[in-house]
Amino acid sequence: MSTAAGTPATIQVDHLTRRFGEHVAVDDISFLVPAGLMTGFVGGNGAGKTTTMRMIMGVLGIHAGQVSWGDRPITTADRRSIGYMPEERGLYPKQKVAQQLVYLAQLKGMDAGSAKRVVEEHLERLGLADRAGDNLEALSLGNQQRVQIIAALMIRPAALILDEPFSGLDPAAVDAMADLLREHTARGVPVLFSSHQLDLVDRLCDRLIILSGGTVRAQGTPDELRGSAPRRHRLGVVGDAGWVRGTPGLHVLDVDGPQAVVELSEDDPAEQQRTLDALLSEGVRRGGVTELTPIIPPLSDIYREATA
Ligand SMILES: Nc1ncnc2c1ncn2[C@@H]1O[C@H](COP(=O)(O)OP(=O)(O)OP(=O)(O)O)[C@@H](O)[C@H]1O
Repeated sequence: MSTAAGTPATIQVDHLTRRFGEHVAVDDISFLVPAGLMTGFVGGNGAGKTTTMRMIMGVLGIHAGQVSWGDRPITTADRRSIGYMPEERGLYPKQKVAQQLVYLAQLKGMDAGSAKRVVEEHLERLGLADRAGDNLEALSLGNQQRVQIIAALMIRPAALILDEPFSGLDPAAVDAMADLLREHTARGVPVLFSSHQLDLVDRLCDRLIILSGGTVRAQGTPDELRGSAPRRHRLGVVGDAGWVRGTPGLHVLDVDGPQAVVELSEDDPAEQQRTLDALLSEGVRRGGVTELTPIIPPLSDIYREATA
């Protein structure tokens, strides 16, 4: 049986391509946005994130490749069931906050009573209950952003595609938003959100897609991406650590008195372990080892290396 419209399902992007004139903005990219997981979409300015999201949503034509919903090509009905926060936003500045949200919810098929209830609930959750009667333009930019988020989330979406949803939000709003998103993933909804805030992506997402120049440079869970990064260790010894420079199987990145930062140059885990054992015994032989700790790279390092 094929996946029903309006039921959360994995979104699959296969060999998607988009050109603008001669410029290939998105170049044969493939990835999954799995049901029930938060997927972070990162990449520098012009990497192709917005263009990809627009193609998923069908607001921009696809030049090659396809988007699937579960086990079949995505349809207009599927797209209608997705909560989408576009880069260009799109609410009305001169209309009252609650009024336009209720109107939008009704456009998406909710009856007036339910629309009013979900809007009130979401305004409360995002700390905007007292702004319900204000025109959107009277709110600060961060609060306008919260309203845009509500517009995407309030319709009990079957998926969420969010272009920079966290930009401009204060830490309390980020937390409220993250909690809301987790409630959606808990009922199986796939979430794809783009962001330039790597610390936030690291904290929130289950999976990550790194885009550069219109191509996918890396994808996986943050731990998988860290696992494929070079394995570095901090070494502390008694005396000067300069002797590590001659150790086979190691790149020495830094030596500062009794401290050194080293990178294992072999790929084979058994070889790596042998190198670490040799390093340890040589350190002990020379007077003692005070530290040999793996360095867990921050996501910003993984990102830099993937997009270099
Ligand atoms: N309508 C358009 N006409 C021409 N070129 C476009 C159009 N939309 C996007 N592009 C180009 O496609 C490339 C990808 O842009 P896109 O907006 O998808 O990047 P992005 O990753 O979302 O960047 P940012 O982080 O700055 O929002 C860029 O080189 C951009 O100039």
